[in-house]
Amino acid sequence: MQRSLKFWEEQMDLLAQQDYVVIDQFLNTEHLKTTHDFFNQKQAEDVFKKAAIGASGSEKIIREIRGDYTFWLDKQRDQEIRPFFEEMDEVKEKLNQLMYLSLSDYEFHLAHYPSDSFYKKHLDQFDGRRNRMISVIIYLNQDWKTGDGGELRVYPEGQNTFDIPPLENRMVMFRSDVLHHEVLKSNTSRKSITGWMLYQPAVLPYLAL
Ligand SMILES: O=C(O)CCC(=O)C(=O)O
Ligand SMILES: [Fe+2]
Repeated sequence: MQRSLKFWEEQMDLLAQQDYVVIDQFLNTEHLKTTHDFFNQKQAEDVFKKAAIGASGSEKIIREIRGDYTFWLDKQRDQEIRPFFEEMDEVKEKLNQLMYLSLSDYEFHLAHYPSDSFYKKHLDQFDGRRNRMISVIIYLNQDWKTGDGGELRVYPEGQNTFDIPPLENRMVMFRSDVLHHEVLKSNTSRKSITGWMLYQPAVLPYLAL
């Protein structure tokens, strides 16, 4: 969806001021449907894997921290959701243009939180993963209602903590390095596409040896 420069300027201003921004009705109807179909197809194929945490962590420890299952996307392979990647190209471009970031890539996965699962308070940037600059989530929960749980709880610096309901087609974007957040226990099956806009240090690989 081509959005106006004014629209993006407003969103990026909010992101700069609050460290997060919420954009509802993010995908158009056709692309939303394609994304749902793709998610359902991948679930049917049973390709989701238990999500990990950093480099280490036993199964039990991971379960106490996060209970989601993920499927990593591949822009070349997953042609069915090409429009989704085109949207992300636009977001990356606007972040570079309006927030003066030097993002060179992104990575996304489908995420499924089965009933009773959650993701404890954390930061998306951590040792070993310092190139995650902006976290992006698009929720795919049709008919989400109060009581379903699975809200995204955010802890903005110097402001009150608050909860963002994971409504269908809502996009949330936040600074991966500073915004602590958690996924409250979901009382139902919770779906999203989650990813990160990446900064590749401008260092040639051979210089980093
Ligand atoms: O799905 C969400 O609302 C947040 C997910 C999250 O924090 C993560 O995958 O790092
Ligand atoms: Fe996170």
